[in-house]
Amino acid sequence: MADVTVRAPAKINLHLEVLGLRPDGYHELAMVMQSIDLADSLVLRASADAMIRLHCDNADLPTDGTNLIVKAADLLRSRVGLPELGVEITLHKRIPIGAGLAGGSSDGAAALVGLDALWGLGLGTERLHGLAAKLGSDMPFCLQGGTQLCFGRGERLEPVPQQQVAERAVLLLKHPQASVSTPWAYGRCRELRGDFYLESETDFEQRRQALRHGPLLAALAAPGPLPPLRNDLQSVVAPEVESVRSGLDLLRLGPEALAVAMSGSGPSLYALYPDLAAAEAARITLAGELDALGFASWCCRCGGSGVSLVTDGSPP
Ligand SMILES: C[C@](O)(CO)[C@H](O)COP(=O)(O)OP(=O)(O)OC[C@H]1O[C@@H](n2ccc(N)nc2=O)[C@H](O)[C@@H]1O
Ligand SMILES: Nc1ncnc2c1ncn2[C@@H]1O[C@H](COP(=O)(O)OP(=O)(O)OP(=O)(O)O)[C@@H](O)[C@H]1O
Repeated sequence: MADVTVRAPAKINLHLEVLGLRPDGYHELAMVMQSIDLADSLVLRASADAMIRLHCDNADLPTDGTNLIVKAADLLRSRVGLPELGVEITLHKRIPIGAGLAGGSSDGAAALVGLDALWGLGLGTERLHGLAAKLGSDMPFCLQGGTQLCFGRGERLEPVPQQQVAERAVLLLKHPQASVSTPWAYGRCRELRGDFYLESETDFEQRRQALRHGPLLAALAAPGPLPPLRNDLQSVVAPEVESVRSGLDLLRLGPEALAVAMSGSGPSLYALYPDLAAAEAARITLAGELDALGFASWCCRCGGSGVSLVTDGSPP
């Protein structure tokens, strides 16, 4: 079997609304998520020794059973009842770790898709969706990608057709020393909200309808500015993480952006621009301040897809 190469794109959250607390301890969410073309890549090679081996070019990332790639491979192998299946995976890491960009989730989704192909399991995306949801709330989105409304824990997806999403690009910032625990961010949100949570499914559905038919999706369909973006975790994280505050201020005061927000539970921040050239021009304008504040930065297109097999022989 020839090697299988898979791309694992990152995501940003265009809307992140915490609706309430679920009986399972997770939060009921209403989100809009968008793939971007900053991506990790995985090269998978079948092995005959029933081992799952992972190598990564970023030494900061564990390659043991805590890695979502290894977790995905283990879960898939046990689900199909073939413990003798083995694989050697090489991960080329480009997405900053623990940044709010679902890099780990996307790698896990890429492992599911790549192993389904490598091991010839023929499960397909629907069956893989259920496995992804077990591995993490963001992982189902990472499988599908594009622009999606995400409800439930984040695993209930409603695609926004690509023709209803105008071209845009992002200038993405992350401070190398900053990190945010996602469980902490949700727990802190709960503390600050007190009992101001919606409780009934009727209330949840009313908020979902408001997002489906609200100003954000209407604005996404056409070029131009967006309404102020909502991320309920941003108001929790910003007071506690200086680089989130300084990054948001810098992006707001810099060249006019279509919108500025934190992604996911942070600490990455982004500004949306009409296209890649505008994002790159903004990065050049802000280069002095970005260096002075120690930010790493990326310019990426808002992409149209999630995890994808690389079949054109392009380098991983
Ligand atoms: C912040 C986001 O990235 C926004 O896209 C996601 O909500 C988090 O997605 P994720 O990292 O895949 O989250 P998981 O790995 O499933 O959960 C990590 C932790 O985040 C909290 N969590 C996550 C999702 C959710 N709907 N409610 C939660 O309270 C829980 O404490 C959970 O133990
Ligand atoms: N392949 C992987 N790549 C990156 N992180 C991984 C991976 N496997 C496991 N992890 C662990 O998962 C944690 C969260 O990873 P991930 O990159 O998905 O979070 P994130 O970027 O904060 O995204 P989000 O907040 O949207 O979940 C990391 O801090 C890391 O410890």
